[in-house]
Amino acid sequence: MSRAEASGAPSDAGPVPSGAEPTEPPIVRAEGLVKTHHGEGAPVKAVRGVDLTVGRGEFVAVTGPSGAGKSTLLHLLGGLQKPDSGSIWFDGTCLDSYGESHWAVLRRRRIGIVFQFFNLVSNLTVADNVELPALLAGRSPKRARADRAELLEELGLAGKERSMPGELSGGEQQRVALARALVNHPDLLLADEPAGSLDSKGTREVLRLLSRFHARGQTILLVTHDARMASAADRVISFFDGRVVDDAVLDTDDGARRRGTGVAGVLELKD
Ligand SMILES: Nc1ncnc2c1ncn2[C@@H]1O[C@H](COP(=O)(O)OP(=O)(O)OP(=O)(O)O)[C@@H](O)[C@H]1O
Repeated sequence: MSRAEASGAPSDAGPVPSGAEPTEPPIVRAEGLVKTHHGEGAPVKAVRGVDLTVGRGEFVAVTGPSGAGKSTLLHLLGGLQKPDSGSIWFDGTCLDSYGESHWAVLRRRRIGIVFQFFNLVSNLTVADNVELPALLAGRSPKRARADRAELLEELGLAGKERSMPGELSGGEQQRVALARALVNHPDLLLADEPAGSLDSKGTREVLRLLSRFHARGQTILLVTHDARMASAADRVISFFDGRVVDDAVLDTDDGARRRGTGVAGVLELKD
């Protein structure tokens, strides 16, 4: 069964012409995304026409000043908010017609998300927080337990299975959140300021873990205003006033290669 079939969604990929190499679609493609928030005051145009492609295995950081619209963009890509206009494709499947329940199934099976404030279920143990998404995705209890045990061991949390989230440090809670996000081996990990409420030791730890999972092929989209975190990625998208203003692939030798998808020139970003 293909991944598209596994997600319960029809694939848009047409037949492969004979003689042509089948090419894998990007994990995410977005075109013309627009989102305005209607809160208490005047409407806020948070995302103002964004085109974006994230390839399989990429580690992309979206960076920019506070209020630039980074989190809104991540929420749109994870289906947590609906764009006013524009389209999103996930692994070649257009999600325009997806409602909340369809998005929930897609997230459960193929998209892991970590947030700044962990969002663990406070009255469940560490073990249950990590096993729950595996069970909801249809894993057997035995397999969910085994996957949970392996991840917690890997994330340095062996022995904490019976702890409640409130008994853990911020860094430990974020590692549990990472385990929960990764337990179903998602095609895409979305991380929204995952070190935003951690001290420098916790920040280093999260950075190290993201880099380790990326080295094994995990596709990651990280939202951060922290330049040090962004530099762990292999591509940095600068976001300003709801738009992509720069998109650079980081080279280890000579700094950055521009992809040419943003406006010319690099903006000095203030935070
Ligand atoms: N639910 C909402 N209702 C009203 N306005 C919102 C909402 N969410 C975000 N905004 C506004 O939209 C703009 C973009 O917010 P967003 O959180 O996406 O930016 P950001 O770049 O992630 O900022 P930060 O780094 O401070 O989190 C801001 O002006 C914010 O106040």
